[in-house]
Amino acid sequence: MLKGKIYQSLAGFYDVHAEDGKLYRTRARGNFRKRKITPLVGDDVEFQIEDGDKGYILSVLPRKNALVRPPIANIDQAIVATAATQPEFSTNLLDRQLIALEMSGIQPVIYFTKTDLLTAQQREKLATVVAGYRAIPYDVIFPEQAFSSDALTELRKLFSNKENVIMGQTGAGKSTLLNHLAPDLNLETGKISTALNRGKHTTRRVALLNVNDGLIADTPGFSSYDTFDIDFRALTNYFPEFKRAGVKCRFRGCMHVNEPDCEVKLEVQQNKIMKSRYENYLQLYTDIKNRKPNYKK
Ligand SMILES: Nc1nc2c(ncn2[C@@H]2O[C@H](COP(=O)(O)OP(=O)(O)OP(=O)(O)O)[C@@H](O)[C@H]2O)c(=O)[nH]1
Ligand SMILES: [Zn+2]
Repeated sequence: MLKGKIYQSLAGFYDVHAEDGKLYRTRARGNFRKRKITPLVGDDVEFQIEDGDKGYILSVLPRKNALVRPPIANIDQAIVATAATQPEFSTNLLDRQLIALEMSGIQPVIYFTKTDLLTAQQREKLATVVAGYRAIPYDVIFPEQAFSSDALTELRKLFSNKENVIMGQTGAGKSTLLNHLAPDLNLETGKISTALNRGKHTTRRVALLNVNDGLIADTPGFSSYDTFDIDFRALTNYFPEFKRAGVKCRFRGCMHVNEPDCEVKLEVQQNKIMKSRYENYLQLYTDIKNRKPNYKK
């Protein structure tokens, strides 16, 4: 039996980088399947060699965290590729991704793509939004010119010694961003990068790549969302700036909705907390609170 990490998943096969330095193509066969655990890219697994470089997975080792969209496990940091335009920038979409990451304990980095398509006026408007996210604080890369060497250097620095994932809406520019980092990828990924096969503008598989002493996963884009499987009272915990301000609310357990002397509401009025973040919070809070219970569970 060998241990290894799943680097790529496609059509029921899992490519595992094993401790012995070799790459194995495996299938899932262990009894974990009965427990409805699906192996994910990023999973550490135990597997049995069956025939040369083929094998089957016996067990999935405990996960640090896992995301549904994109499907990946044991990630430290997520680069949220966010189109500055085309498609239209939406704080709602971005905030939903940030909440999902906070829920999984994954560090977000916001990377704005397509900044070359902005007019000076649009750029100025977006710069205010960027400042708002930096104040939360989140790392935000907002390139002067799309894929400027400064922006790429900043991003590469953030990669190192971590397991990263590039996520974002379909067409946000995830693959394009990775292609700009490709000189490194070609040098360091070897057969894994040659095994990567992208459709035109559409990434089909999830795969981990070696970049600057770190790992990065390219993932398919999404165009819809899962609902958050949480109690509405927990939502505030996934807004770092609400958590910070919330200690000053009059009531412990303040939901920042109708309560008097709420520091979060005060800071929204004072423009210390972004209005859009608060509005997105209220919308999600109401959605989750009014959601019908899921009886299937
Ligand atoms: N002008 C401009 N176009 C860009 C930029 N980034 C991406 N694009 C274009 O946007 C389109 C979508 O880019 P992709 O990199 O395929 O997007 P993706 O996020 O990987 O998409 P999926 O694989 O479907 O999830 C392509 O036509 C790119 O050439 C950018 O910074 N500037
Ligand atoms: Zn409050």
